[in-house]
Amino acid sequence: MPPADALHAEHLSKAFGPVQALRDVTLGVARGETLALLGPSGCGKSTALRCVAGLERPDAGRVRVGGRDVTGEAPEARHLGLVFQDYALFPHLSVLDNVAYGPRVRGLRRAEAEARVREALELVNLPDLTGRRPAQLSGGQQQRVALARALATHSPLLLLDEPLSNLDEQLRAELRVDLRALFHRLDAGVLLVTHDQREALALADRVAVMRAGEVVQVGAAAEVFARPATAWVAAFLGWANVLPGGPGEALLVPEDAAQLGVGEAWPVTARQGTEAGETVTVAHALGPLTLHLSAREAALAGGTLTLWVDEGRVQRVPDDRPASASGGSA
Ligand SMILES: Nc1ncnc2c1ncn2[C@@H]1O[C@H](COP(=O)(O)OP(=O)(O)OP(=O)(O)O)[C@@H](O)[C@H]1O
Repeated sequence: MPPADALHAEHLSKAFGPVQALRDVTLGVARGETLALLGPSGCGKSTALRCVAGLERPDAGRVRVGGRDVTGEAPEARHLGLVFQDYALFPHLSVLDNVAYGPRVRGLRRAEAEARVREALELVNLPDLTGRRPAQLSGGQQQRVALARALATHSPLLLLDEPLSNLDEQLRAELRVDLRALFHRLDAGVLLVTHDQREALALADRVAVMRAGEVVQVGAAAEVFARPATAWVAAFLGWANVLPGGPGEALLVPEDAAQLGVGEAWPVTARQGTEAGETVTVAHALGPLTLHLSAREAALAGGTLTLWVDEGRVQRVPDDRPASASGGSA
C-alpha cells in the first residue's frame, strides 16, 4: 500500500438507527493518487465520504488529512476540496468569485486569491469565463468550475461525490478523459465516489469496492477488475460468467479465455442481437457460458458453437452472493 499521506481514515463506523451504514472502514489515499469508492446504491459510499469531509460524525474511527488528525474538526476547518453531484455553486457570484471563495475564506489577499483562481481555471481548461454567473454556463462548464473551486483550496485531499452523474453520456466520456489527465497533474490525493464501474476504471489508480457498509476488496483498479476476490464482486463489476463451482464456490471465466473455432461443439441455448454482433449462451461443461460475439464470430454459431476454454485462466473464488443469484450454490 502506498504511503497514505493525503488521507488516512481508520476503522470508521456509522449507524443511522438500525442501519449500519459503515462497518470498520479503513481507507488510505496517497498524494498524487486517485482512489475510487465503488459500490451499489446504499452501500455506504457517500456516508464514508461525508465522514471524511466532517459532514457526518462517525460513531467510531479517526480521520487524518495530510497527516493531521481532523476527527473532531468542523467541515470548514478541514480545508478540503469538495465537489458534489449538484456542484453547489453560488448562483449570485461570478465564476471568479466562486473559485476565489475558498482562498478568500482562508484569508488570502485578493491578488493572491486571483492568482490561484487563474491557475485552477487553467487546470480545468476554462480560463476565459471568469465574469459569467453559473446560470450562464453549460452543465459541463459548471462541473469544471466546481472542480476549479475545489482545486483553488490547495487542499492535500479532494473529495468528489458522483461528479459526472448529472451530465449526458457524451459529456461524461469527454470529462472522464480530462479528469484523468487532471488528476495525474495534481499533487493532491483524490477520493472519488461512484456507482459506475467504467468511471472507476477510467479515473482511479486504486479502487475500494464496498458492500453493505464494508470494504470487500481494495487494490489497483485493473487488478481488482481482472481478479475479483469473490463472486459478488465479480458480478457487481460486470463479469458475464460467474458460474456455480463446488459448494460455496464460484468459477470466474474471463471471456477472452474462450477461443472460438477449436475444441468441442457446445449447444447454443440462447442468442440475442446487439449493436456489435450477438450475445450467445452456450451449455458448456463448466456451466452456461455467455459470450459477446462480433457479427463475424456470431456467423460461426448455429445450433452449436465450437470453442475451447483455457481452464488455466478460470478463477475459483468464494461464492458470497445471495442464494437466489448463485443458483442455490452459496
Ligand atoms: N441521514 C441518514 N439518515 C438515515 N439513514 C441514512 C442517512 N444517510 C444514509 N443513510 C442510510 O445509510 C445507508 C448508506 O447510505 P449512503 O448514502 O452512504 O449509500 P451510497 O452507497 O452513497 O448510496 P447511493 O449510491 O445511492 O448514493 C443507506 O441504507 C442509507 O439509507
